[in-house]
Amino acid sequence: MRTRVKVCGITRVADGLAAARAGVDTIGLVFYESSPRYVTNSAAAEIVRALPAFVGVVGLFVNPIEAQVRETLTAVPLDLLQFHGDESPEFCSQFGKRWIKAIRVREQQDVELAFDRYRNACGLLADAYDPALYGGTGQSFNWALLPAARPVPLILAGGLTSDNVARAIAQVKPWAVDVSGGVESHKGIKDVSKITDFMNEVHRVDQTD
Ligand SMILES: O=C(O)c1ccccc1NCC(=O)[C@H](O)[C@H](O)COP(=O)(O)O
Repeated sequence: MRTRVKVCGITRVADGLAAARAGVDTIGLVFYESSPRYVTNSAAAEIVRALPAFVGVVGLFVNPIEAQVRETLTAVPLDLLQFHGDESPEFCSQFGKRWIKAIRVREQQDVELAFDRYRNACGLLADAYDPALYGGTGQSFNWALLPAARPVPLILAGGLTSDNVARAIAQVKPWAVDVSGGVESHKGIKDVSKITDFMNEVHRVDQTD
């Protein structure tokens, strides 16, 4: 099976285009002001305008108020919403958009409970737990905590790089992988050669399946 790839935390038109040319399936835009990868609605709209057809756009929020999500949806043509905080399933479902829910994994039960609680999501993104940060930590976690039974497609995130993504896919067999810091030269600035190396590794391991 082909593993889908999301590159999150795009902040510049050039990086969005580079990700598209490298064959990334979808980019992520971070609408969380505390993030070094935060983009305003107008910067995000410019990035999306420059993207070619068939590259998806995910808008990432952390504990937003409803009005923030609605304003962004009016300004930026997003394909999918990603909730990366403590949002309830009811909150995530109210926008008439497909959505994914991120969880920070400490133990296997975290994932099992989330699969049940967020069963209406179109993907569950498993990320590393950090007590101080909601995401984009560059840290990985113990992939053995991820159960084999997955009622919702699993997106693996957290500290992925071209050095470990093949091993991660071979072990976890996720629907998709999500990377941010592992394809950056500086926070918020993507590195084209790191994106290419990452994609090559994903393709390489997918061919061995
Ligand atoms: O990217 C951020 O700064 C961020 C801040 C707060 C919540 C989520 C954030 N990013 C979420 C992502 O989708 C990242 O791709 C994911 O956490 C993996 O990041 P990394 O470990 O750097 O690959």
